Amino acid sequence: MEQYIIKGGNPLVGEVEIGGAKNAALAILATAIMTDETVTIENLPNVRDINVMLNAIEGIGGKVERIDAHTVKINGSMISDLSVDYEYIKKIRASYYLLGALLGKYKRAEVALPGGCDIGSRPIDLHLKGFRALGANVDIQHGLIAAAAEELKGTHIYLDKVSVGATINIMMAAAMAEGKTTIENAAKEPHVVDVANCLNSMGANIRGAGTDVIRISGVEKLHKTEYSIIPDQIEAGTFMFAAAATRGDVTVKNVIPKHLEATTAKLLEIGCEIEELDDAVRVVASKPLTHTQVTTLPYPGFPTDMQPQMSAVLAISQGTSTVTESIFENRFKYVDELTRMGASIKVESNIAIITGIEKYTGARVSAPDLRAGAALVIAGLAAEGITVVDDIYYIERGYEDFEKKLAQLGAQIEKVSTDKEIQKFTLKVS
Ligand SMILES: CC(=O)N[C@H]1[C@@H](OP(=O)(O)OP(=O)(O)OC[C@H]2O[C@@H](n3ccc(=O)[nH]c3=O)[C@H](O)[C@@H]2O)O[C@H](CO)[C@@H](O)[C@@H]1O
Ligand SMILES: C=C(OP(=O)(O)O)C(=O)O
Repeated sequence: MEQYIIKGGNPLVGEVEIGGAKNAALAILATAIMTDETVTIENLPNVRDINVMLNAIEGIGGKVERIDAHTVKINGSMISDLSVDYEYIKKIRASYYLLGALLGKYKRAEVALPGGCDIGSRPIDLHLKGFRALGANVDIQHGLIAAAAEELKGTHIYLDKVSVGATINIMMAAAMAEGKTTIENAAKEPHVVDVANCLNSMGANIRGAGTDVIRISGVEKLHKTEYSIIPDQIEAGTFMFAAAATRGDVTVKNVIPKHLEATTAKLLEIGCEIEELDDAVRVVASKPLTHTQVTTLPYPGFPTDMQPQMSAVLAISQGTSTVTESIFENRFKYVDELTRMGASIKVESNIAIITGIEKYTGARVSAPDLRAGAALVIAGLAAEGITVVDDIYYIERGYEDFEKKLAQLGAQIEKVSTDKEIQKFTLKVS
């Protein structure tokens, strides 16, 4: 099992390149199989979830040609199997996009119920409600979701809750339905817009993505495209919070600053200076940081995927902060781990009440999920002494070369897998 070992205390300084958005890329890989022509996808992050998705596409007969670490060509003309096994997708959430893609193209799909981070109960009733409204019969049996339709017919769908996954999934199926579909109370996340843009470049007719009403006119066929994924706002925000926690000066490059506005606003509130450039954001944390209140909300609100990283910074900011998690019911599992590093955090229902301490002290901790793992690394970077973060495979689901990018900014961090390597690192940094 691999771990990160970190000697904290170095301010992060310099520039870091942000990769493509994992959560946009996962959906866009699924859209690529909706045509029989070859789709080229660029700026793909080279992370575990993406590789799981590519294997699942190969598993059903799609052709995947890896051009380089960040580019693939996908051809879905030879798809022979409309059933996606649990084996491929148990580790990822976005496997559910194969349901929308296959149902749209072939009017039939069977996909195992999705995995992903254990951050709450995560039902998919809204996805299924959408498919049913489009005319599909949907059944869950033996852990498989089976959806089939004679034909899909455009309709009016109101989502009872704002859901990124349901919005994208329904949009994909409706793109190849007969007639017009309207999705109301749609999610407005940048990756919803990215998937709509990709589908439109394949010949779909989708309007309004990025607002809460999406209108889709179904088309019979989609065609080839070359599409480049948008930058990952969550990876970018993670480095911005790491800069803040270590009192550093970091420029995150290759970002869309508008997508980072909620993060930027909170960093300004706690006392960081922010400089926005065309495709970069610089975070300078030269003054003592102070408390604030934050509530996670659908975009353009503060992202739930950034909540643990923000808490890691607030735990070493002066005063009492509150962090309210309004999207998932179990996204505070990192709190016990931060407590082991000295944090003073009390969780009451969906609110974390954080009393700022002066400093973390290094400890051995375990990543309970992807973003919580990133938060523990941030804490380790700011801590006095050595921190070992176990279970980093969660972190590798969504961060490419995390330790290398941090080391380039001056962090003392290594990926290790044996006690001997831990001892060697400890000797080197002491
Ligand atoms: C692979 C991917 O892109 N994952 C992201 C996606 O997850 P995911 O698509 O699972 O999250 P949703 O936006 O769907 O979930 C939002 C809320 O709606 C609820 N809900 C959702 C679907 C449904 O059918 N019924 C229902 O009740 C969920 O339990 C949650 O409370 O968006 C989340 C919210 O931005 C992010 O944290 C995840 O990183
Ligand atoms: C929670 C996340 O991913 P998933 O929905 O795939 O579990 C995430 O990206 O933070």
